[in-house]
Amino acid sequence: MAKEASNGDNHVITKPPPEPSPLRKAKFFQANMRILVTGGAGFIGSHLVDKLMENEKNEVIVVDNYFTGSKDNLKQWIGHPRFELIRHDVTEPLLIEIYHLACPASPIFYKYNPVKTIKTNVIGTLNMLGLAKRVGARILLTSTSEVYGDPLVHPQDESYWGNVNPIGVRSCYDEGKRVAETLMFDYHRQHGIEIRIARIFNTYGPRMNIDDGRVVSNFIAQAIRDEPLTVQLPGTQTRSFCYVSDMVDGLIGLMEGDNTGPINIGNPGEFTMLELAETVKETINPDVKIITVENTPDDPRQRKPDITKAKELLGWEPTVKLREGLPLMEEDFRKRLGISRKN
Ligand SMILES: NC(=O)c1ccc[n+]([C@@H]2O[C@H](COP(=O)([O-])OP(=O)(O)OC[C@H]3O[C@@H](n4cnc5c(N)ncnc54)[C@H](O)[C@@H]3O)[C@@H](O)[C@H]2O)c1
Ligand SMILES: O=C(O)[C@H]1O[C@H](OP(=O)(O)OP(=O)(O)OC[C@H]2O[C@@H](n3ccc(=O)[nH]c3=O)[C@H](O)[C@@H]2O)[C@H](O)[C@@H](O)[C@@H]1O
Repeated sequence: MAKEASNGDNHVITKPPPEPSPLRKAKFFQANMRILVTGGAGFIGSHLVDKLMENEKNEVIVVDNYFTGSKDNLKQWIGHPRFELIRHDVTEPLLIEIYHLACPASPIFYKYNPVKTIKTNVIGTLNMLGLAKRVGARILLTSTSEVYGDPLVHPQDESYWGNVNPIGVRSCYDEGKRVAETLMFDYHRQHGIEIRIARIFNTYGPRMNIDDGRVVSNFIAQAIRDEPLTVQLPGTQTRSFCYVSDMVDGLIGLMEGDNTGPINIGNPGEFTMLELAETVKETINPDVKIITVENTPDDPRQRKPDITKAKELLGWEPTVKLREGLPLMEEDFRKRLGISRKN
């Protein structure tokens, strides 16, 4: 049962959870053969590519430096979802770095198909580590502050082993990421794979799915649409929000440096969900209501990164404050929703 935070009126939130993107069922997401064709922009190579592309199970990656070949030979495939083109001279080693981000991140979506989520974390990471081993690539895993579960240590530093429910509704994600970290270190110790592990704390910014279900995107979309901001009970739980440009700088710094991690990447500015709602109300729509709604099981009660390691080892720290980041996200959401600011 949802209730009005300010005056105690009762509200029931009946809106169903959002559906995942229908594109996920598209054919090219099934187990296809990935085929690398070097010289694929040349005479024979481009005809080979045409033939390979006729088979819908094939995904083709062309590597070419266009010395005698041409992009024109491949123009019918550029932009095709089963086709990729890499400009590269094969006399140079094809050094590859893998940023392994693939995994639903919003609790609504990772709980939508928990078996798929844990498969994505475990089998997905295993497959990407297999690829890294075969091609000698460095691989970075985007792990999460959720490996600390409902933390008993505050703020969380990387030496904390966490307080995670192994059989709860969030376990597909947080235990999945913990296994992913284990796999990363096992491949590192056993096969010498160069690994990097970032433990990301709540990150927000433009391009988040509008109906993603995470708190910042929810509150901003609600404020723009004049809908009440849904603070999940008790509202005193805390999170620390990092703007996406800071996050990307941290991830690249980690990939390019010498430290395996795990390293916390996040903004230590900590807010209760009620404080976040008040801040969104103040910056985006002072007329909007704030209501409380039921929470979901195992919601962590507090979360704040200790970023000493990131500062010392990467020379990184966040620069964008919440009050600066929210309007940047608001602008993007208004554009996509087609709702301009009232004067
Ligand atoms: N944003 C955050 O606050 C946050 C915090 C901690 C960790 N992370 C991690 O960072 C990464 C990116 O998060 P995000 O916020 O951009 O989430 P997102 O959901 O916007 O992006 C995840 C992407 O992975 C793709 N994906 C999911 N399952 C896949 C699969 N089986 N195969 C291939 N692609 C798949 C999705 O389609 C999507 O494009 C995730 O690994 C997430 O766990 C994010
Ligand atoms: O940063 C992290 O490490 C993890 O954080 C998030 O998980 P969570 O913090 O639960 O994210 P939200 O769904 O945004 O919830 C944050 C808080 O806001 C509250 N909330 C959420 C949505 C809402 O409408 N209202 C609301 O009050 C939730 O109860 C929770 O306490 C991400 O979604 C995970 O992918 C990520 O790994």
